[in-house]
Amino acid sequence: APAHPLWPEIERVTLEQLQYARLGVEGGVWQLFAEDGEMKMYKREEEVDGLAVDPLKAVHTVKGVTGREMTHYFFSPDVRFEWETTLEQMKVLETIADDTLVILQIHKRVWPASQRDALFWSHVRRVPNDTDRDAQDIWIACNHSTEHHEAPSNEGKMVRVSLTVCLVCQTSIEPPSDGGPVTRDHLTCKITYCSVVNPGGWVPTSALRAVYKREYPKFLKRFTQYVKDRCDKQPILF
Ligand SMILES: O=S(=O)(CCO)c1ccc(-c2ccc(C3CCCC3)c([C@@H]3C[C@@H]3c3ccccn3)c2)cc1
Repeated sequence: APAHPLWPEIERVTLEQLQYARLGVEGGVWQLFAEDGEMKMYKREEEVDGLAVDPLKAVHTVKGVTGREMTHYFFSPDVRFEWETTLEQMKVLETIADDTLVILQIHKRVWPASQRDALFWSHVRRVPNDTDRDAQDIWIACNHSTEHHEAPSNEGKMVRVSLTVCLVCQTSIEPPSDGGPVTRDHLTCKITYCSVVNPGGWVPTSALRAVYKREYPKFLKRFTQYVKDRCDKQPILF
């Protein structure tokens, strides 16, 4: 493994997030708050120091793409402005490896909150599926807040959110019965998106929960449609 000071944390958090995502929405602790076709969004209402930090878990099934393609476009900074509508600025502060970056994002002001930024490492990896032989490998992308010497400390200016986010994708292939080639019509990608965002500074709880309710479904719907459009008519990346 690459010798970078962040690497042990990246390894630990990525694998923890994988397990957390694979727990699904069992246990009755998750409250369904949005549904759109195959997409189901759940939340838990939690407060930290009086701030709403509601963990979110979304499950979705997308036809015609692979988990590698889905996590690739989620990870890639080059295309982020094409699907992330709440982004104002983004800077890759460090390229730790071709699958691991440190990113500073400035988000648009979301009334009534003041403007925020987010500083996090971003990692994408294939997790070999050691259980089910004929299943495809799992892909995970994970974003987790970090410190970085190159990020402004924002004295008195921008509020910094802290976040842990993961996108876990499992592809399945229903091969054509006539033994023909596998095309995108035979692909199904099961997605679990998890996020915990601490706003980092006071936002009225009811207003913040309204923002969550509006922004998260819009974000996941727009992102997954973006990937479908990008992959359409392109060679399949398994
Ligand atoms: O999955 S990602 O890594 C994709 C890369 O961008 C990611 C997702 C979400 C955020 C995020 C950052 C700030 C805020 C709030 C907190 C107080 C005021 C702004 C929110 C609120 C929840 C709402 C929200 C949800 C989805 C998209 C944008 N807005 C979300 C950041 C990164």
